[in-house]
Amino acid sequence: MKILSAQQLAEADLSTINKQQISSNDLMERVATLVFERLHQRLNGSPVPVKIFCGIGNNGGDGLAIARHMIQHGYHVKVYVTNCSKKRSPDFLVNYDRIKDVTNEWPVLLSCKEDFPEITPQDFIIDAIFGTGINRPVDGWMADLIVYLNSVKAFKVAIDMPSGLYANTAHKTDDAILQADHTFTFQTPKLSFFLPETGQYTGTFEVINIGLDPEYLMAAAPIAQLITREAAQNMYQPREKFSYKGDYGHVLTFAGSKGKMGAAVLCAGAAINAGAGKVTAYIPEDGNFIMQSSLPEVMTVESEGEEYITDFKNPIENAVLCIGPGIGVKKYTCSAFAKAVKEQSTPIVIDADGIQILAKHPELIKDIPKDSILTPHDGELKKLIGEWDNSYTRLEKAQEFSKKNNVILVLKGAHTITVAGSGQYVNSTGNPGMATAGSGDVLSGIIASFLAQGYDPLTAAAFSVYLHGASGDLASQTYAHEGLKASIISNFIGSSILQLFRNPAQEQQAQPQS
Ligand SMILES: NC(=O)C1=CN([C@@H]2O[C@H](COP(=O)(O)OP(=O)(O)OC[C@H]3O[C@@H](n4cnc5c(N)ncnc54)[C@H](OP(=O)(O)O)[C@@H]3O)[C@@H](O)[C@H]2O)[C@@H](O)CC1
Ligand SMILES: [K+]
Repeated sequence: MKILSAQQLAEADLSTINKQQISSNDLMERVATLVFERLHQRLNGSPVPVKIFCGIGNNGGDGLAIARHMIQHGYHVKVYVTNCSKKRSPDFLVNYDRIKDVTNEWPVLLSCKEDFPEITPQDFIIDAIFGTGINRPVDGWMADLIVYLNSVKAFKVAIDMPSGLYANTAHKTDDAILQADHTFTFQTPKLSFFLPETGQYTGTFEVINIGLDPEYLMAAAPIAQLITREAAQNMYQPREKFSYKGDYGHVLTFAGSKGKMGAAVLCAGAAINAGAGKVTAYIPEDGNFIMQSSLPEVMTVESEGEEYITDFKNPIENAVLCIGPGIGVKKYTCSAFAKAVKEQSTPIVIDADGIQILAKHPELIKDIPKDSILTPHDGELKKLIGEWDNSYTRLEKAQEFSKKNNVILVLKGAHTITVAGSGQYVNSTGNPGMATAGSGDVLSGIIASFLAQGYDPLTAAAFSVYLHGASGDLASQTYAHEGLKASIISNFIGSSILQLFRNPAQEQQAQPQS
């Protein structure tokens, strides 16, 4: 699913009005009806006191139109308008006028702190103060209003965006932003919903298809893509009936050291679990027993070093190298790393200590095959691209690095973002339980596995990140976030592939019964 900028959404709005030959108010009415339907489904006519806070732009217009529908359906609605300027949008004014048709209670105008209404925890708040038209930090009494709304316990639903939040630009840390419990956002999610500084403000969110001009949407170059279940389904390559293990590639892991053989086991195990035809683990001599007794499916080749990998003699032609988990950064391991990377001519996966070595020896970067995939967490990323001020500069710097070095970066986080040149692919799966030791080793093994199975590098990266998160989500239904560990995530890879193609009824059956 495309993630568009605020500016693109405004253009899509205009294009829709022109092509569908409707007025902008017709579009607002469509939007308000769709939101109302969803609210009505959940509230089901409940006599909950609803307080709707409206700005004076089109977001406020949406709020007024939603208020009209709710009043018409018997809800107890009180409308407040933030009277901060005389510059009201035409569609705000139309809907400000139309509310007269359904109630004698004129909206209350708010102009200062003293005007703020009392709010009880039982109230249901709808935030329609600012949407995508916000263009500067909210200040003065309007900022106080947002802070006030954040301080009350009532449930808050944001219309299109939590007020005060920018769709795709950086904030200062003290900006006033509404903390919503749920957000109904229109047509596409906004990039800020997925970034660590701002992602929490939406609460849960759902995207409402408001029928914007499909031609515009099709042609628009997205600022990022959200990798949804549907996107992942399209990436999946089913297996041929008449195929054999040689058709599904060979992964060569270069991982592990004394005390960190677990990283190698997790990485190689995930490569097998994700479907690689064969996996060979290149390991320090002392790790052989651990690897062979942990993973009977995996072959091993020993380095000369007993505790660390100290040398590299390529044991397999045409394997996909997955290098770095648990190898340490000792001098002789760095030399073996340099040799291994240099000998590859097709894309490889570099993770963990492999990235640390690259950061320490940037001269090695030129030896990485084009379209290789690096999977840094933020600590490792900083060593590669330097510090950043905010998530947007982090992405810009990652794009520069990706373009300059012809590599794909998988920026691990709550919403892992795969960066390939100017392309940014935001993952939609995963949960905080996956912040656990070895989770990254599993991810690098999965990516190498799909590379070996013939997926192109960008698809292998984005698809693996999706499945890794989906495996964690499935596993957490049985183990809770706290009980998740890397080997469990790995064991759920197959289930996450099955779940990609389950229909909703089958999905319910697959849930653990309470
Ligand atoms: N996209 C779509 O397809 C559709 C979009 N729709 C809806 O339209 C919304 C976008 O509407 P919008 O453009 O009128 O902007 P909105 O968010 O209401 O705010 C603008 C007002 O706020 C003001 N203002 C800005 N910053 C401020 C600040 N810090 N502090 C104080 N004031 C500030 C600004 O004033 P100015 O900058 O001119 O002083 C202006 O008056 C969108 O989110 C969605 O809800 C649907 O109805 C139909 C389909
Ligand atoms: K809003």
